[in-house]
Amino acid sequence: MILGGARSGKSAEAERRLTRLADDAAHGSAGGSVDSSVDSSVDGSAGGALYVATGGRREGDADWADRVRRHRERRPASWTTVETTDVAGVLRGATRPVLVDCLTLWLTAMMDEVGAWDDEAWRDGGERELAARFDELEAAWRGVTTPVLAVSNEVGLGIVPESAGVRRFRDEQGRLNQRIAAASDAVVLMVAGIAVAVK
Ligand SMILES: Nc1nc2c(ncn2[C@@H]2O[C@H](COP(=O)(O)OP(=O)(O)OP(=O)(O)O)[C@@H](O)[C@H]2O)c(=O)[nH]1
Repeated sequence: MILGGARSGKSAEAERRLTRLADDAAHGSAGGSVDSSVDSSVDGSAGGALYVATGGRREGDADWADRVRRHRERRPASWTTVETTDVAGVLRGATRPVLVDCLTLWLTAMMDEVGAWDDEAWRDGGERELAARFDELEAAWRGVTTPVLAVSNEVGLGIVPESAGVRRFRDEQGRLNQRIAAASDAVVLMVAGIAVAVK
């Protein structure tokens, strides 16, 4: 798990690590089991890796399109990109090393889907539904047999947000980070482009 603030170098660090894992897997020395005879519909690139982008397309946002373009340009051609928020589904079907970029955008999408920004919708089942999605993600994370990396934001270090919905997002991000960190073999915190070992 790779944690950090905005532009701390999380994605680049994750990509470096994924490149090593994919190379190891291609040469048969990965930590996890990698069955090259299995070809899944979502990650069928032989010897490559799977990059899971959870942020969606954001039609009409030129700045976002530019960020995504720069990411795509720097990714090796052997990697397969999947744009989805069904991270648990991807992990359950994974047969190659995977990078999930990132859990913060995944959480944002889940909060949208369950109506977690709104106090009433939150009380009216949103909280329960979000907890179920966390359970599903954690189970898939713990059950995956290929090497997996996830990027997530350390969002709680600033001021207390004014609105209840954003405070909820901050708190849920903290909870999600704790759960995935507890379920991970290794955790690093990116500080100004430098990876600090946390676990
Ligand atoms: N939809 C989509 N999103 C992508 C793709 N490639 C990268 N992204 C997203 O771009 C986001 C990263 O944007 P950046 O602005 O570089 O990241 P940052 O978190 O501010 O900075 P760093 O800590 O340096 O990684 C990731 O969360 C990805 O989800 C892609 O092919 N499609």
